[in-house]
Amino acid sequence: MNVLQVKELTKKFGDFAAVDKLSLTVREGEIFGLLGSNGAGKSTTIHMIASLLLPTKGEIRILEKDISKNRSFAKRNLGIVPQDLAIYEDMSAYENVSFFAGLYGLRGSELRAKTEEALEFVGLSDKAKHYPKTFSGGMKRRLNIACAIAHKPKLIIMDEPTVGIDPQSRNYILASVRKLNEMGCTIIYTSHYMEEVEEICTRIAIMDHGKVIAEGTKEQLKATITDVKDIRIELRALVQGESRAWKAIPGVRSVVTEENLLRIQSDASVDNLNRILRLLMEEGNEIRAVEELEPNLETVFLTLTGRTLRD
Ligand SMILES: Nc1ncnc2c1ncn2[C@@H]1O[C@H](COP(=O)(O)OP(=O)(O)OP(=O)(O)O)[C@@H](O)[C@H]1O
Repeated sequence: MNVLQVKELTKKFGDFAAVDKLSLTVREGEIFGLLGSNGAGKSTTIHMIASLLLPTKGEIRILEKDISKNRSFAKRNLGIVPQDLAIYEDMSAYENVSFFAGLYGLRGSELRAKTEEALEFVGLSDKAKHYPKTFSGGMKRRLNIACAIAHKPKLIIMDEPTVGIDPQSRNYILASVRKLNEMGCTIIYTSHYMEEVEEICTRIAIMDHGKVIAEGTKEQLKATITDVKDIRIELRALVQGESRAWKAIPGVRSVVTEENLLRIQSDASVDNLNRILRLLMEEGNEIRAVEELEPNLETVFLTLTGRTLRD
């Protein structure tokens, strides 16, 4: 069964299309990754799925039902973990979860039981009476998750849930995503950290400028770039050379610089490493290390867009 279907979805702010004829299908049981750089349109897409923003055009179906005609059905079956924390500092952890679960329609003993279950799930049972202002960033993120899952939605959308938290909390959150999935939830996970998406997602859509530019399992996505090699060169310090000089080297498709690192995308069939290194030295660079990288999702993104995910 399709848990989510998005058809030709568009959102315009004035003349600017933040989401541009985007189509997606997420099937039951998937951990679906939505990967894209800042500003790609991930949050705008999620806000439309959550009925917080009205699409300019297009259709969204949750569990096969059009959300514009079945609002309460969509709300019951959807849990959103927003990028910006949606918790109240002046309510205890328990009161926060109970408040949000109440908004989804839970009442009485069911509300109490599911609030406790959600706090237990994110490992905050012993902090139920504590106020979020005493929590670390990671604990707040976990509370944010508890608020979104207490009503046991079929589809959970997490919008960059690991931004700005310590590695331990990050691992806890990733483990929770897997556990929720094992418990039968379908998950959409947005991120601009490709390592996370590679680690947990069963299928991935790469977004850029409001569109899906590639979609598939990580193996399928990587298989699309067998004709490209991705070279990483570490310099002592980058001496900015003449950009036209790169264009004269056969096979070079794009060059991205990040502080003292260069990432060069080149046709795999062209033997040009010597020319690349010679050019760098002629420009006065001191080369520290050269490495040909195994293709990963970052390579796929770089090949398709000529930019890194952090640009
Ligand atoms: N209310 C708005 N009015 C005008 N432009 C907007 C509005 N909301 C978003 N945008 C623009 O739409 C584009 C997509 O933004 P969006 O927040 O969806 O990206 P994102 O992929 O979620 O990025 P991030 O990872 O930074 O959240 C951006 O260029 C943003 O500036």
